[in-house]
Amino acid sequence: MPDTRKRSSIWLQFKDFFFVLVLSLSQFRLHGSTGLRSGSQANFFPPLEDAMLPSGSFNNRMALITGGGTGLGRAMTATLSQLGAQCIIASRKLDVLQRTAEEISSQTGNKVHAVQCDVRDPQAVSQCVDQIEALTGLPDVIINNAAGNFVCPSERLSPNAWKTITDIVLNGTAFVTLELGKRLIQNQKGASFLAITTIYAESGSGFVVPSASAKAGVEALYKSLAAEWGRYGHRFNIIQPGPIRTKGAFSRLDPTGAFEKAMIDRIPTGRLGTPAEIANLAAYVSSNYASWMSGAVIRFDGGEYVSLAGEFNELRSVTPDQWKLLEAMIRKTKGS
Ligand SMILES: CC/C=C\C/C=C\CC/C=C/C=C/C(=O)SCCNC(=O)CCNC(=O)[C@H](O)C(C)(C)COP(=O)(O)OP(=O)(O)OC[C@H]1O[C@@H](n2cnc3c(N)ncnc32)[C@H](O)[C@@H]1OP(=O)(O)O
Ligand SMILES: NC(=O)C1=CN([C@@H]2O[C@H](COP(=O)(O)OP(=O)(O)OC[C@H]3O[C@@H](n4cnc5c(N)ncnc54)[C@H](OP(=O)(O)O)[C@@H]3O)[C@@H](O)[C@H]2O)C=CC1
Repeated sequence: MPDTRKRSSIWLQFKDFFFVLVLSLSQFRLHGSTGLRSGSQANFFPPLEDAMLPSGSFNNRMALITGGGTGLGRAMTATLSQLGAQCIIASRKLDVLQRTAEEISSQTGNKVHAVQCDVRDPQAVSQCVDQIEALTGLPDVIINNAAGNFVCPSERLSPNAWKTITDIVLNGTAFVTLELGKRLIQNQKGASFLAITTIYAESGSGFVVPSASAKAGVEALYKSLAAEWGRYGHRFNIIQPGPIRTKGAFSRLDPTGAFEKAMIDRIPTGRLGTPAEIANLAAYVSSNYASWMSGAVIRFDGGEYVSLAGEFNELRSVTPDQWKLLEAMIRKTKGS
């Protein structure tokens, strides 16, 4: 390679490295290395971490949580297990599942089973349900939580990238739901189905287009089945979380941490959600206390969605003195 081209290629690599370094350092300075960053208004909205429902609420109940080995699925499993459920967690990485299952079982005293399953593969899903039937019988609670996602400009997406995300999120949820739904119907047993989507399933969002499309499909699936399968004793509900720090989500959606501050600044409650908070909500929706709830779409985002939606919400940054001036200007228009 000629010297000038070599030099410019080294400079380009250095520029990329420098970009990431500056983003990471600014993140470290703003948020500390691990801290949950909050605006001061977050003081009004402290998260509660303990289980909300009475203990024993899930005694003698079986719960399947897909993606239950990590992040939000793990938190939901811990809460259901603490409340008395026998849980089954299913995903691709058996070692991760087994570690989580042992940790939760040893804390709650209730058995957590780990079953390997790639939800993209309908045959694997069917075998997984065979295994579940043998271990615990058909579940009373099904939480479709497994997902795949990454930020990417749509013009950079390959067909396989599109297929991978939509297969995990939409087809995976459909395969699990249909396989269990059919077997439960055959056995005349009702169940609570819950899908975890997100707030942009409703609005759409650039840079996560396969995920947005698939999550919207999941919502259509669950609303449709809520109408069709009530007669078999099934309830279908949806939780749309806003941002909650997990390694899986944040490493793929904000790998440098550069966007977190802006995101928190636009959340009216001034902070991220916590895994324990969504676990309490999922437990309530899946419990018999919510037996009249079906077809519901519950937004759980600290107010982020409405904050993003209103065109005048940025006026929050106008100071009282500036308001005096603005008001005077507006009042002057009277009669014009
Ligand atoms: C400040 C903002 C921060 C946070 C915001 C928070 C909240 C807002 C709302 C959030 C919603 C969150 C929704 C979520 O779903 S988060 C869940 C995230 N968790 C996971 O994704 C876990 C599982 N993920 C994975 O296993 C992988 O990431 C993957 C890619 C989904 C699947 O792995 P698999 O091994 O099956 O696939 P690959 O063979 O690696 O890839 C398949 C295909 O995709 C292409 N690909 C992969 N990564 C990228 C990328 N980053 N950009 C572009 N393309 C990518 C890959 O190249 C393959 O395509 P081909 O090359 O074969 O064409
Ligand atoms: N954290 C957040 O801010 C938000 C999260 N959500 C949603 O919450 C849910 C949980 O996300 P979160 O906990 O943050 O992220 P994680 O990455 O921790 O969870 C995703 C889980 O899905 C599993 N999974 C991925 N692909 C497959 C597959 N093909 N078959 C079976 N399981 C699979 C993973 O396990 P494995 O790798 O072993 O397969 C993993 O346990 C997702 O539905 C996500 O869309 C929505 C809004 C915000």
